[in-house]
Amino acid sequence: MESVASAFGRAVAAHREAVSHAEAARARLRVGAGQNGPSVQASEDARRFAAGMQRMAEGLTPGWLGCRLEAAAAALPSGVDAAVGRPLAVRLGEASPVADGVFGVVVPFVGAGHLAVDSDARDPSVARWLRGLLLRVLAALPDGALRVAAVDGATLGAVFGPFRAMVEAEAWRRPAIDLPGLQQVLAEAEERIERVQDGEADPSVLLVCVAALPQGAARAEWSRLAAIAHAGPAAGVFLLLAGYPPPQHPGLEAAPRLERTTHLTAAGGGLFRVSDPPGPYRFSDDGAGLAVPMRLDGGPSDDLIETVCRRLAKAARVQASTDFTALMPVEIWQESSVGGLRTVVGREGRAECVLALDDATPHWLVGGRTGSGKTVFLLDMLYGLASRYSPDELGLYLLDFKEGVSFAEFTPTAVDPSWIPHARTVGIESDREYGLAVLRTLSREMTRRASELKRAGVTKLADLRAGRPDVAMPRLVAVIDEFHVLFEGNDPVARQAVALLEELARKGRSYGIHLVLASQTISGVEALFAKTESIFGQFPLRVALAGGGGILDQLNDGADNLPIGAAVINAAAGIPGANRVIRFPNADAASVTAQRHLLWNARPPGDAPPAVFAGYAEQHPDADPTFARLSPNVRRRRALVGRAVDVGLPTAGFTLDATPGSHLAVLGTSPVGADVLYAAAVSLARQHAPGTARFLIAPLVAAADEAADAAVEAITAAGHHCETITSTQYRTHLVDLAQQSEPGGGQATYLVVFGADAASNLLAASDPITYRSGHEDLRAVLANGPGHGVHLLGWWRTLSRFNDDVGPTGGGEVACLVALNLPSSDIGSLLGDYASEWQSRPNRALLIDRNDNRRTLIVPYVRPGTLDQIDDLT
Ligand SMILES: Nc1ncnc2c1ncn2[C@@H]1O[C@H](COP(=O)(O)OP(=O)(O)OP(=O)(O)O)[C@@H](O)[C@H]1O
Repeated sequence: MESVASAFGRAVAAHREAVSHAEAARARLRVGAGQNGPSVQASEDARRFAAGMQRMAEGLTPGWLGCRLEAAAAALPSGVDAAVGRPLAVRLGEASPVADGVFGVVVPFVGAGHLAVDSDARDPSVARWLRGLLLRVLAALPDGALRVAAVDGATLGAVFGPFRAMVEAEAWRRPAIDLPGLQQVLAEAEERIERVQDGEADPSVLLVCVAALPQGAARAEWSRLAAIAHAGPAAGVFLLLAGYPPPQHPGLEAAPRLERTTHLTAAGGGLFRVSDPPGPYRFSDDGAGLAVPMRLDGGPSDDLIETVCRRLAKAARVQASTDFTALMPVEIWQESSVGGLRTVVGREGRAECVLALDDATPHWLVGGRTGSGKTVFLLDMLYGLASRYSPDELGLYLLDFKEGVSFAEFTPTAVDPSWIPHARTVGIESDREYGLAVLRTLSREMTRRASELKRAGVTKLADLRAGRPDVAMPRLVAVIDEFHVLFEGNDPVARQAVALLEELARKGRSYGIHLVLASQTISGVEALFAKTESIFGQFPLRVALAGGGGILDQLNDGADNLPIGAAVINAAAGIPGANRVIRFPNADAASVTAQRHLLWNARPPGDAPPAVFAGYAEQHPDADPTFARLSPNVRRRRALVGRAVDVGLPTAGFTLDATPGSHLAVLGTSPVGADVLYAAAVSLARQHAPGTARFLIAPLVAAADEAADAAVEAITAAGHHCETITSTQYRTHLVDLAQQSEPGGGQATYLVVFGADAASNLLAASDPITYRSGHEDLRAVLANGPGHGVHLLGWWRTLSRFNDDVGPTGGGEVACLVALNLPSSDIGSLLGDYASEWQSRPNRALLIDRNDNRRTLIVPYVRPGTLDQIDDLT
């Protein structure tokens, strides 16, 4: 098939021939003035040539490119009259060299060059014509191939009103109506040109369509247009400008003439002169352009435009929609992370949007109000990464502070045993302390990597990995959802979190450690911007979802009015003009599960599931492997009380040996106290050979009856002597134990008092014969007991009763404390630190070990179901 260019060449040649014939005819007319013959002959020639030109014009402009823009045109197929990357010729209007002789004026446009008309769209005939031209090109190119960046500086976007379906389908951006809007459009065009110049392929066409330049557009914008006119065609960027060049004011500089552009210049009477078009074929030798002036085509009705746009918008929606599976690679684990991590997160128009965690964008900040699709975006990106890179190339640390189960997708559950093999730790509804523990783990890993690099004599991870393939050093990505929670309050946790994050953000990139911080609370993030600006300087890549504009520059309103499933990507720390709008797919449960199974089935042999911390979960002693493994074969016995809020949930407890103070007090009204005591007693029983320990169990309050009975049963089953005693017997045993001066026949004795506060008054009373109070005996047992193998394990519901019982030393004789729901003032007095901001909360306790000055946040052990029975744990 003949190319548009050579067909156009033939048309131009015909035009030139027509011009020379017309000139010859005019000359003959002048010579033979008054004679009829030559005049008739000349008109006849002109009509013939006009008819010939018309035939050629029609041949050049198939379908939408040259049709009459009437209602019947709606039946024409779209997307078949032109191809991307090849020049198209389009009909602009018609010229009439003689009466009755009319031909369509056709010039090369998209694919070859640009078009500019000097009247702007405030002239209704120009507005109609512009819409017609836009419709021709839109309907001629393949569906979805044309992106229009529209500017209407005179009528607030009204010129493009009939095209609104394209905007609604997000195939086109909303028209820019002012100078910043124009500048943003120019920036978008320039950015695209740069990207293509850098080698990125972009199969679409960007048409910058200006209906009228906005007020204030001047030299700077003209120069940018001139540069785009020069470099645009090679990058698929074209201009359709109305109101260019703007009228020149006396004494002021004129706007430059644009290269590769057909200029239409108003010639009065609704006619326009047509300059020589871009490309090798010129209408004239002297640069005068088309010999006859042209009348602009009238333009389509709004109805026709709306009909076509509705159809194309529907197709655009389908094209732009992408599903979760489309983000995944065809084959898993094929990429190397030596130079960085890259994954497809969605689509930008028809093109895939690939984001990287590498030297240029080492850390990301993600913002979006609740329900904006943040979790979905993170799942898209994490599954994309985990599918491209094997666990040898990538490790994940996932941390979520909010209520919800975003990251449960990575962990085994009761109904689905699979996990993502890359996940090392997963925190769900995490405590800030757990977050801190994860950051510490990463920081330690960073230090380890730094020494590895030093040892190997290299400074970059990539160099180390190239030289030592045996050293496992996958890139690590820590994703922290609702990260602002970490910084809440002005306490040591917040301070340490800021310091650790700052260090990781600053040095992480050199060691292959990347952070992705997400937040929904923009006010929280804004506060942080002020407080810890230095951190965010390290996060050049911003992903703003609906309502997430707070992570962009204050002047950047690109994330306003984003629908769910769309995001602004800004790789320049949020500055205006650097936005890209993408769509990301929903992470539907079936596809996510299928992908997880795919990865899980490919896991390396022996791969362990991630260390999961679920903040809401009960911790049962029997579900703790450390508890389950307890045996008499130990050097020092530990009373186990719960799991530390730390990576891997290490078991928390106290060593009970001959050290003074080796007694345990559980404090607080929460019935969890009884369960902690149960666990402590049973754990000790299992560390004694059967029959070598004596347990005296005193259930003094009703709330502890079940736990006490369960303890008796478990201890008896472990083969020990176990006696249930009353408060009076408790008093009597204290007398005996206080007098004991030697280990009871090698037997350890544990006095386990559930609700010790209930016996406080009894102990306060003095014996009528010896005058000794129970408190005196208790304190003697506390002071001397550990040396004889006697330990007290007690649950006091109030601190005041505990203090009454153990005496004025403030409980100095009891070194091991578990504080449950004590008021802050009580915690302050226990810690001797009233500035401490620790607040009691459900399902948490503070372990205080006065012997080794240790304080640990723990999830206290409970027996299954205990928490369900407690309405108010605080
Ligand atoms: N790309 C998308 N296409 C269609 N629906 C989506 C898309 N992204 C998210 N959704 C839907 O929007 C809802 C909210 O998504 P998501 O849970 O990710 O929001 P979120 O920002 O994490 O909210 P929250 O912070 O409250 O958990 C979900 O029902 C989800 O299925």
